[in-house]
Amino acid sequence: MQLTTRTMPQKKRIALVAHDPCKPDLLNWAIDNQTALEGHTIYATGTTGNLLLAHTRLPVLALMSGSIGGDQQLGYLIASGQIDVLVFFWDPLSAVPHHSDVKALMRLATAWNIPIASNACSANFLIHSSLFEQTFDITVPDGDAFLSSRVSHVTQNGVHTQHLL
Ligand SMILES: O=C(CO)COP(=O)(O)O
Repeated sequence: MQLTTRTMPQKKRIALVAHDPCKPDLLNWAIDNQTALEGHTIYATGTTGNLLLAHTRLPVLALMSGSIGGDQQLGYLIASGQIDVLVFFWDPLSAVPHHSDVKALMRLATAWNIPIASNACSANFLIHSSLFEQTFDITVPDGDAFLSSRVSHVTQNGVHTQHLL
């Protein structure tokens, strides 16, 4: 796949998400790191975001609840270069009915090469990294080149475009 570069801004757009058993951990982590988080823009899935609004001073942009679209809203924001960091405390010990959405969110965060933290320890390493407060270039898929190459590949491999008209 062809790649291009995206520059992460100094002021990061951070997505915070937690499954229900992990919400206390995420809330405690956000409270402990409120000062570090304050200079950045915080997005969250609905329940996580409203808990953060109630228990911290952070001006969180709360999306829909994760299981009814919030995970996918975050996936869209990641794929369109509008999220720089994903902090997702997912529960390794229980299944959720919206597993496919969780998987899609993790897949897009990986595909679009953004840093992901899945627990308090990795989140601490991430936000206390010297890279966190800088602008930073990341390699990302070149969406336009990817689309053009697919269109020409499919056309060359037997799609008779006149049948599509
Ligand atoms: O379900 C979630 C992540 O998969 C999180 O959603 P809520 O923050 O609405 O609980």
